[in-house]
Amino acid sequence: MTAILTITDLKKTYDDGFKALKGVSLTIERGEILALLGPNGAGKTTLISTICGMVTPTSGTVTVDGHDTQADYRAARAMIGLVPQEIALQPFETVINTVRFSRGLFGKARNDAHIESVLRKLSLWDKKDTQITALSGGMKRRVLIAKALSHEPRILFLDEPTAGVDVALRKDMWDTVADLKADGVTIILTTHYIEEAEAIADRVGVITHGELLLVQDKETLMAQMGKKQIEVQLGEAIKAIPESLARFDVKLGEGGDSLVYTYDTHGERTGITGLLVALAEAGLVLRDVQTRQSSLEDIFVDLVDGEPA
Ligand SMILES: Nc1ncnc2c1ncn2[C@@H]1O[C@H](COP(=O)(O)OP(=O)(O)OP(=O)(O)O)[C@@H](O)[C@H]1O
Repeated sequence: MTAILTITDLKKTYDDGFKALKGVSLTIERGEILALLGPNGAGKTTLISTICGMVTPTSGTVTVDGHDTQADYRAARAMIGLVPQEIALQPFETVINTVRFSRGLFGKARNDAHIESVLRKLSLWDKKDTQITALSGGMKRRVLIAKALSHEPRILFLDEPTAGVDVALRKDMWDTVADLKADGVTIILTTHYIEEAEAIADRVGVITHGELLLVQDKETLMAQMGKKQIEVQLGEAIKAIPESLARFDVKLGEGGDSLVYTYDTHGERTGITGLLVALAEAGLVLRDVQTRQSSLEDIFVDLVDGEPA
């Protein structure tokens, strides 16, 4: 794979002195799906807007397929489709005219075959003559995607594509994204839904306070998620963990009446059986046993909480 987007030490300080991006560097490969996760105000929209040329960076560079977004703005922008967070469409315009008009804005010649193929792919073809105002919220979001694809971009930015969308439509949207990827479109999406990143991303980036904390292959993150904990409630509180349990990664819970054992679900052996035997041999009485999975959400919250403001 080769890089389609290269971001180098991108910084943005707004006029009021707020540092929204503090030096972001990132390379995105052709045809991949990258999910950017981050809390409100982390800088996701600023990053996307800077790449798309709507916000001027304070310093740093962005190149799209070799075109610098500042020196060679038009060529760079033509490669990009942007699906914004807010639904802003002309209510009384028809679907097909909305999408056609968008293509025209990029100075591209009319191409009805392309518009038809985009509308069909997004299951909007039978709604092509419907006015925007008569569409459901989910359909309007599809029109936003169709608009963004109207000028045949190679990179598509989706800024919170499924915010406020119901579960069925969200899955539908994920299928649409998978289809676009199959067509060779590179996709960068921001999301607050961690399960969305899990479902569709190849890589996950975590951004907070204007800094990219990590960018990692999703499978690797999933492996980190594989950590589980088992919590054993004891019949009676103990003061210290018995010597015979020293070989297990167990910690005594607050109050001394529980033990927490962390294990790796991807490991060949979890060690649970051995632990339970050792507990019985140590004469400990178990009142209850619970398991907990540390999710990508836990990892994300830990990462974000650990950051100084
Ligand atoms: N024009 C502006 N002037 C000053 N500060 C701004 C401006 N635009 C955004 N900000 C600030 O920059 C920070 C990053 O905002 P941004 O919209 O990029 O975050 P985000 O990660 O997209 O958040 P959300 O998840 O809420 O959409 C916020 O603290 C915001 O208040």
